[in-house]
Amino acid sequence: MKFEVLTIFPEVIECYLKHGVVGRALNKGIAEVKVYNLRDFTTDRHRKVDDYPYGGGAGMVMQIEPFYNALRHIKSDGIPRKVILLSPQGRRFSQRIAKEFYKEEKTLTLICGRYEGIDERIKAFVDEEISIGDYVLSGGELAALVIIDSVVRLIPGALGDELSAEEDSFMKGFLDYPHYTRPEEFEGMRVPDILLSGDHKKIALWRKKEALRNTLKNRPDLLKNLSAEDMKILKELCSEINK
Ligand SMILES: COc1ccccc1CNc1ccc(C(N)=O)cn1
Repeated sequence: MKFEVLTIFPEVIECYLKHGVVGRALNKGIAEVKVYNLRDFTTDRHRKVDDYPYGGGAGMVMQIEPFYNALRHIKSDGIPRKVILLSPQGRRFSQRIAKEFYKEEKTLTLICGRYEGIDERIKAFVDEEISIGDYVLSGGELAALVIIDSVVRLIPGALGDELSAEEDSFMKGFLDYPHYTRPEEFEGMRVPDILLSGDHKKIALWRKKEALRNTLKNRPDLLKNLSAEDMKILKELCSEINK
């Protein structure tokens, strides 16, 4: 899986790519990220990337030319890619979209805006506009890293233990179950006995029930098209809660 990032702060992207799952995946060569500094695609002495907005108003707008020059340079290899603009106006990103991007296997070219945004004419060169949530950030870089991280985790071999990709609860559409590790007791709080029992069937059932409990509490909107088995567990849960 290949990613390309267009940004005026390449170091913001590069420092994140040195660590953890993404860092290892890049070292293993199962993913590749190329970061382009927009200022390298300017033509003036001051390497300007923004200018005053037509129509007045506060703030600055990023100019189209550096983006256009960078995209023309990148696209000259003729490889198919999906050009994504990160912005608060975009389609809402989710695990489902991460899987969609992974399966499409196209290079993802991520455009990071700063200031008040980018000249609207950038849309002529963008395939998709994506938002990671309903909030305004100082730049698209964090959103680009969210997309890179969530998609890289889906590549076989990216996570040490293959199972944990599948096991990721969002992969199943629910919130996660509680996790515990040593010590067995901390400040009077004990690890649930079931997890010390070694009975893997019971543990799996407990985890599914706790995932449903968390989902019911915080994201009931995710509780749709449940399997008969999950529905049975949920009913059990509801009768417990309503005791
Ligand atoms: C005013 O900022 C912009 C305006 C337009 C484009 C890009 C930016 C850069 N900022 C971003 C980017 C993405 C998200 C998100 N929710 O995905 C939030 N902020």
